[in-house]
Amino acid sequence: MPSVRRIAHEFLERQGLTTVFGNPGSNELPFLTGLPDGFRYVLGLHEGAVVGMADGYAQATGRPVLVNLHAASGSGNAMGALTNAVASRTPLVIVAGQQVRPAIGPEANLANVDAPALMRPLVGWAAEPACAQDVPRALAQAVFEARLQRRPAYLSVPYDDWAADAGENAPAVLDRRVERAGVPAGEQGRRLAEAVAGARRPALVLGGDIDTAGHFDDAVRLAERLGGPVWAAPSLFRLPFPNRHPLFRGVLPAGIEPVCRAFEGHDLVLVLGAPVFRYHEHLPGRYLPAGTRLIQVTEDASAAARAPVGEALVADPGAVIELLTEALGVSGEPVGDYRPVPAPRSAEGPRLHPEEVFAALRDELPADTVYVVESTSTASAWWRQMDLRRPGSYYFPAAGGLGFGLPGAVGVALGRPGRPVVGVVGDGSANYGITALWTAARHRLPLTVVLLRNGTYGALRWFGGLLGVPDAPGLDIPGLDFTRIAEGYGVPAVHADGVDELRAVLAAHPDGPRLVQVDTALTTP
Ligand SMILES: Cc1ncc(Cn2c(C)c(CCOP(=O)(O)OP(=O)(O)O)sc2=O)c(N)n1
Ligand SMILES: [Ca+2]
Repeated sequence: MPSVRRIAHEFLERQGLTTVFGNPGSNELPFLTGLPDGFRYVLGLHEGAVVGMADGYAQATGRPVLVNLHAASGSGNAMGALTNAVASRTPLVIVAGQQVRPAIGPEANLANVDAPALMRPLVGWAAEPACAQDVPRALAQAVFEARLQRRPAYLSVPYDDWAADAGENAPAVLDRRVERAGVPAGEQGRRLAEAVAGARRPALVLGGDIDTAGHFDDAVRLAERLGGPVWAAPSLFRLPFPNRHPLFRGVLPAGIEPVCRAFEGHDLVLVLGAPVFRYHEHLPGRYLPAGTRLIQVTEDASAAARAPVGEALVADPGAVIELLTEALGVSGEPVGDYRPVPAPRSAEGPRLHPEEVFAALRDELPADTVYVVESTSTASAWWRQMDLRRPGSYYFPAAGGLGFGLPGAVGVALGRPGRPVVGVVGDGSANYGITALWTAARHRLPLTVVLLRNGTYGALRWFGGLLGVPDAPGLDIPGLDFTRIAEGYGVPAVHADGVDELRAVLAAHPDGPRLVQVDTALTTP
């Protein structure tokens, strides 16, 4: 009979999970041996970088991705990066090594005590099979759970299971297919179309799921038929709509009261592919203005269940966009021109204003560039200067957990080799995933990293003011030189003094990874 390992490898191959992001320990080696041709192992030097890269790759390819981590210490290191993957609903399949079965109870070294419980708050499904013969089925369940829930799944496997005989039923798992249909049928669809068609002043709120699921252009068609304003949902991790489109009103502020204010005068707010809402700073108030009806459409049943206000339909937002676009017919009104970009603000003294940096990116890089951004005090500068008109153009850590930026950019560059990829990272954030630079060098990825050095945790300075605690300690990070750090990981780097030098560096096409550091002035988010 075939071994558990052989069935597991074959199942993963049939499901297309042949790129493995990992950092191995002894527990993992019996799974990793004998990987069939066609499998690719991408080594990260820290589990935070491993999960960040896998998250970027999975979002870029739109497929579940296999992650292999080392027992408790490796799984624990991955938790921070997992908060982002959970929030961006990324289907990661995490297989972690466990001590051999007889050694788990006595808690021998490298025993991952109660492994599923360690991860449960952060994954949609976690398990450790009760016997070796259940490993192939449990692995299949992990893949299907991740795909259906669009949430990481976690499987802990004792390392003596892999060589065990899989048993006569194990091959049955190889042919399994599990899918979800999400089109609202009959009455549900009719009721929704009626509500939207009957609205006097409808508004659209689009979540990152619209871009991850490939509905960016469909959303533009629907919006132009509705003719009302379009916002991106708060705490945005993917751009779902062209940010200079005449109907686009920007990213909703992440506070209850300002969101309510934005909806003033709209009798219907249709939220597609987002939770209601991922608020951040605590700005209390009414959730909705009087007379405003909110209808949320999401595949995420728990997001629908936990929303504090409005109606929700658990369905495929893409199918709903199609249904509504059909029902609304062709719009009469021309929507006007894309909004022009303003001249970038400049800063006092030698430092660049972030708007000057972003204007340089916009002007010097190809229009189809993909940006992976983790710079937390420059969001308003970013949206004021950028002109992103294509799907898959913008990634941001979905739960605000730092450490996604650099690894995510590496993962996206691996997953979308056809488009230029640029990481835009703050001098604080860069430290949480810095080891990904080594992987970028290893794979000679044509990745540009723009490092904004303002010598402080800028966003926290702003929050300190907002919370009335401007004197909190631990907010300054002077003296970091990422050109030397990058060189140490094998990535050529340069410090650009001034915007002309920055533009000249950006204008040169990269044939491998490069980092360009600029000193920037502190701005507010
Ligand atoms: C893993 C992790 N640790 C700490 C934080 C807290 N944090 C921190 C430390 C920020 C400062 C980031 O500094 P930066 O240099 O990357 O960007 P800005 O200077 O533009 O804010 S923003 C923020 O929420 C976090 N979000 N995630
Ligand atoms: Ca900073």
